[in-house]
Amino acid sequence: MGSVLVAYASTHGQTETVAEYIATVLADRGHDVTMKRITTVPDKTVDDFDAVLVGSPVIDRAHLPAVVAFVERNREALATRPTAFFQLSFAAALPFEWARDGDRAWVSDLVSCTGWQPDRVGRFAGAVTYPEYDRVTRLVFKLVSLVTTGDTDTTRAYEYTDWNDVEAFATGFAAFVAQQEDLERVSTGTARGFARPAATIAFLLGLSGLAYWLVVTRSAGDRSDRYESPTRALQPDHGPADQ
Ligand SMILES: Cc1cc2nc3c(=O)[nH]c(=O)nc-3n(C[C@H](O)[C@H](O)[C@H](O)COP(=O)(O)O)c2cc1C
Repeated sequence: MGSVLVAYASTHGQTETVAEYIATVLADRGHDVTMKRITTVPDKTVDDFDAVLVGSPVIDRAHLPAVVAFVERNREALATRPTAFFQLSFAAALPFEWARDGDRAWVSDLVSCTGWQPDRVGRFAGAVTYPEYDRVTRLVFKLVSLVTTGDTDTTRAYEYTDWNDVEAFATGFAAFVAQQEDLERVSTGTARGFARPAATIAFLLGLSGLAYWLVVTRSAGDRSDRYESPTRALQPDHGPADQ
């Protein structure tokens, strides 16, 4: 199975928890998983992995700048291996079409601004962790929750993540990575399988060419040595004929 990098950013821990869950599912399916905060991933690291997952929360209607910068920096390497993106948002927890449209649009924005098209996308509901928020954020979420979820108790956190969704996303990507590896193994194996007979045929053709050259050109040379041309034979072998 392949090596998989899970690179994520998280402001209050829920994206990290989801990244950990995804990493566990991938590892359970035999992949060699490395989890890293996206800000700690050194340049060129993506080249060392067979597949990459990137995760970000939506904060103030956008993904975290470190995630966008990582994708832009590694666009080429990401384009040449199986990749997936997952995002967490409050919008994904809401049962409204406008919220779903907004949630989809954030992914589209990332794709259009970075040019990276992940093979798989997961959009998950995040969490509202009131006790960890500053006063303004707490108030904003309380007001928004008042007209949406109704979850306004600011002394506690609310988790909206559907773990079945996360599991389905992770198992889907695990299978996709395994499938891509099988395809690559078959194509390189096929190339190797063809290489030996092709080399043998080339060698035999080369030998045939050599044999042809030896037999045909040598015997033509022998003939010209051994037999005189008929016209030469008719000519008198002394003096010019018409003198
Ligand atoms: C300051 C702040 C701004 C947020 N802005 C948005 C937003 O614009 N849209 C949205 O759907 N969710 C928004 N959220 C909700 C987060 O996406 C959600 O809480 C997510 O679970 C955070 O993930 P994290 O714990 O990994 O940081 C915001 C949360 C915070 C704290």
